[in-house]
Amino acid sequence: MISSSSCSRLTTLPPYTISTPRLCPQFPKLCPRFCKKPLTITNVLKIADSLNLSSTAAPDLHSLFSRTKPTILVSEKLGDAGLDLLRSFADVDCSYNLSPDDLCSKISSCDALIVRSGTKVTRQVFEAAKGRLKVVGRAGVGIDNVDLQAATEFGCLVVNAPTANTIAAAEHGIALLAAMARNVAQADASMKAGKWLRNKYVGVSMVGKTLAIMGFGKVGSEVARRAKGLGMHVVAHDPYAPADRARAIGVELLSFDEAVSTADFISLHIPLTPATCKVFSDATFAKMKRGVRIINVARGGVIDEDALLRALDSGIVAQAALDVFGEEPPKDSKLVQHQNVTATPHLGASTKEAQEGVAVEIAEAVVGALQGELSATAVNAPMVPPEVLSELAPYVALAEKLGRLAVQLVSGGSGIKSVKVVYRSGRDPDDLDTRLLRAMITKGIIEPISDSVINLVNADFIAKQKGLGISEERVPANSSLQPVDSIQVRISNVNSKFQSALSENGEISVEGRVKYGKPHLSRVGSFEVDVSLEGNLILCRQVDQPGMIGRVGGILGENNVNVSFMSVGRTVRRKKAIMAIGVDEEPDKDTLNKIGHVPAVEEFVFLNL
Ligand SMILES: NC(=O)C1=CN([C@@H]2O[C@H](COP(=O)(O)OP(=O)(O)OC[C@H]3O[C@@H](n4cnc5c(N)ncnc54)[C@H](O)[C@@H]3O)[C@@H](O)[C@H]2O)C=CC1
Ligand SMILES: O=C(O)C(=O)COP(=O)(O)O
Repeated sequence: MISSSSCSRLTTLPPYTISTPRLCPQFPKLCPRFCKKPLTITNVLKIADSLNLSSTAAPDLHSLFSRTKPTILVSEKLGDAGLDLLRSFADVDCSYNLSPDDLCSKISSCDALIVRSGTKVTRQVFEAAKGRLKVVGRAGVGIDNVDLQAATEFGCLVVNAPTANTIAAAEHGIALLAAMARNVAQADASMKAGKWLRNKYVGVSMVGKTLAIMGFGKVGSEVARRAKGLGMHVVAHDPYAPADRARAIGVELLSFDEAVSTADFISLHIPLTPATCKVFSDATFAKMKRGVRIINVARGGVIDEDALLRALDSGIVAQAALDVFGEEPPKDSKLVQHQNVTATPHLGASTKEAQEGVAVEIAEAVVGALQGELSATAVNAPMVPPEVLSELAPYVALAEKLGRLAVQLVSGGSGIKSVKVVYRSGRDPDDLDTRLLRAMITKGIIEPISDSVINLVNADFIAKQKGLGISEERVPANSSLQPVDSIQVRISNVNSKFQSALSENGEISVEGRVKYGKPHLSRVGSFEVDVSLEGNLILCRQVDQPGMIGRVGGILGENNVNVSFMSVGRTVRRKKAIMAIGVDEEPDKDTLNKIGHVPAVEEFVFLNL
C-alpha cells in the first residue's frame, strides 16, 4: 500500500517491472510498493507519462514525492553558489581534508561525492560505498583522480565541470609564461630578501618566439589566442584537434616531434591518461632546442619529473614554470627548489570567478544525475541530450521489456552468449543513437538472471564481464516519422522453454514496436501477435480451432485472474496459433496446470514483464 497522499496518485499506475538503476534512492522509501523497484530513467518517464507530465518535467517527480533528501559529500572547497544549489536539494556534508580511511568510512552513507583534484576516488572508495554512491562530481576538468574503471564497474556515474575554469587555467598559463620569461618570482623573492639584482634577472622577450601548445583543446586554444596577442608564433600538436579551429586562431598544427623540436616555449595542455603519462621524458627533452622554456598547467604526471630535473641541470631546458606535480603537494622538492623553476600550488582553476562557475556547473550536473537525468557532462556514460531522451523514452521501455521477455524464454541451464538486436528504422544512422536502447536491452536480459544492477553506466561493461556479446543491426524502413519502427531481440545457441519462440534458424526471437506511445509485442518466433507489453503475459500455442479463447479465458476467470488483453496469431489456418494473454495477476500453479491440460494446448509459458 502507498501511504502518503502524494503517492496515492500512483496507485492508478501499472505495476513497475523495472528494478534499477538506483538513480533515485528516496523513491522506494516513500512507496513501499516499489521498494525493490526504485525510480529509474525508464520508469520516471513512464510515471511522467501517466501523470500527463512532459518527459522533461519528469525529474520534478523527485521533489513531488520526496520526503527524505539524498546526502552529498563535498570533500574539497566549493563555491557558495554551488553549495546553495546542492543544499536546496540534498543534505550536504562539507568535510574537507579527509584521510582515505575517513572518506571510505563516510561514503557508504552518501549518494553523491563532489571532489576537486585533491581527493583520490579509488576503487576502495567505490567498494566502501556498498552500492549507495550514485554519482561522483568532479568540480573541474581533469578526472585522473577518479578511478573511472571502478566507477563504471560499480555503476556509478562520473560527471565533471569541463568549461567553467578554462579561462582561469589559460590565464594562469599566460601568467606563468610571462613570469618565467621575466623572472618575476625569483626577482620578487630576491627583493624580499633585501637584494637589488638588476643584472641577474635579465629575461627573454616573448614577441616573435615560437610557442608550441601541446593539447589544443579548450585551455590550449585560449592560451594560443592570448599568446598571439603577445606577438608569439603559435604552433600546436593535438592529433584530435579540428584543423578549422586551428586555422581560425592562426595556429599551425604540427606532429609531436615537429612541435617540440621547433619551439622556444612549450605549454602543456593535455589530459593525464595512460597514453600521456610521462610523455615528456629524457628522449623528448633530447629532441628540444637547447634553452627551451616549459610551462605545465595540465598535469604533473605528463612529465617525467626526474628527466625534467636532468634537462634543467644540463641546460636543455632553460626554465620551467609548473603549476602541477606528479604528487601533490610534491614530497621531493628538488624541482620546486630549482633556481630555474617557477612553481605554483595547482592554482590554474583558482580564481573567484572560475570557482563559482565550476561549483554551479558541478552542482547542476550532480543534482540532475541524482534525479535520473542523463548528464551532458557524463564522463563514463553516453551523453543523451534531453530532446533525444524524451523522443526515445517509449523505445527505452520497449527495449527493456523485449530483453526481459526474450531471456525468460530461454530454458534453464542454457548460457546466453550471443544476442542480436535489429532496429528497423527510417532514420539516418547518425540520427539514431542506440546506446540507450542497447543498455536497456542488456538490463532486461541480465537482471532477471543475475544479481547485477544494470544502468546506462555499466551495461556494456557487465555484458562483457558476463561474456554476453550484443551485436546490433539496422534495417532501413520506409517511415521516418518514428525513430524506430520495430526492435527485434534474437538470442542464438540456446534452448527455449517455448519452442514457438524459435525463428526458422533456431534463434529465440521477439519483436516489438511502440503503439500509441506504449510498448507492444508484435512477433514471437514466426507468429505475429499484438499485445501490450504490460504486467504479466501468458504465451500459449494451440491447435487453431474455435472456442480456445473462451476455454483459456474461462480457466483464468474461474481462478480470479483478470485478463487485460488477448491476441491470437497463427501461421496456418486451423493448424497452429499463438495466443498472447495479458493478465493483471500472476496465476497460481494449479491455474497454469489447468491451462496446460486443455487438449488443444500444445505448449505455454508464463512470463513476468
Ligand atoms: N592547473 C589547473 O588548475 C587546471 C588544469 N587543467 C588541465 O588542463 C588539461 C586540459 O584541459 P582542457 O583544455 O579543458 O581539456 P580538453 O579536453 O578541452 O583538451 C585536451 C586536449 O588534449 C588533446 N590530447 C589528448 N591526448 C593528447 C596527446 N597525446 N597529444 C596531444 N594532444 C592530446 C585532446 O585532443 C584535447 O583537444 C587537463 O589535463 C586539465 O585537467 C584544466 C583546468 C585547470
Ligand atoms: O580542472 C582541473 O583539471 C584542475 O586541475 C583544477 O583543479 P582544482 O579543482 O583546482 O583542484
